[in-house]
Amino acid sequence: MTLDALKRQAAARALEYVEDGMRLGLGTGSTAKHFVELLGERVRDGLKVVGVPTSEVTRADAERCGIPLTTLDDLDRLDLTVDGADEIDPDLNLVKGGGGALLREKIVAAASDRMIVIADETKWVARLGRFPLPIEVIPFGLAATRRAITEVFAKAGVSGELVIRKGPDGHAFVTDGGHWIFDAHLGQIPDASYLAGLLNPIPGVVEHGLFIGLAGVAMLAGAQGIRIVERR
Ligand SMILES: O=C[C@H](O)[C@H](O)[C@H](O)COP(=O)(O)O
Repeated sequence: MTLDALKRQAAARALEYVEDGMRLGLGTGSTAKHFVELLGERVRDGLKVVGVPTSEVTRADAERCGIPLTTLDDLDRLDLTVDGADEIDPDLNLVKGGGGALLREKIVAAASDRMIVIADETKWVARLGRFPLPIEVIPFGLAATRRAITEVFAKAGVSGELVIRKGPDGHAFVTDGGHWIFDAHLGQIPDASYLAGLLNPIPGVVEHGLFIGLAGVAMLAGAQGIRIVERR
């Protein structure tokens, strides 16, 4: 079975948790896109839900699929967010942002009563950090922000190259919020929670891709079927 087929299976399993009347956070990426498409089929069959997209790409996909959309300005809380991840560890801490949507994804996940992360098994890791950690930054004062990030890396016992992400045109990739992204090639992150806490207060850092304590359940699709992991 292809990775894409596994992603669709994980998305289909998450759909079983969706109930009529729910307010849903709609994730971003190739796995979350399957969820949006499958949800769209249910909506066309009469399911009543409303969604908050985590990116402009997902907004366009959801509109195309006929899913009614709203914003966090019009809703206090969401019942459930379903999103993909770049890495998932046994505590269900995540690395996200490979697609550049980490800021809106984290805002939406934090506003949700529950987050289900959907993925193929290749995203499961014993320890986060193999996937380069996305750090969304303000372009102003970039060198100062880079120095501050490097300092907290040393404090957290990690190191690695910080590379400004480029778009297909060769220029800096610009997020939906108008920011840039450093991809931090760390290899491994011994204490992701500690590193997240050190990155948060850096003035030029808008957000980072460490999602600590946000996911409650992971649905991991592999050759043997779907493994469901609940946060300990
Ligand atoms: O910014 C992108 C998101 O965090 C994605 O959820 C993440 O990169 C996983 O994407 P995919 O399902 O395409 O592997």
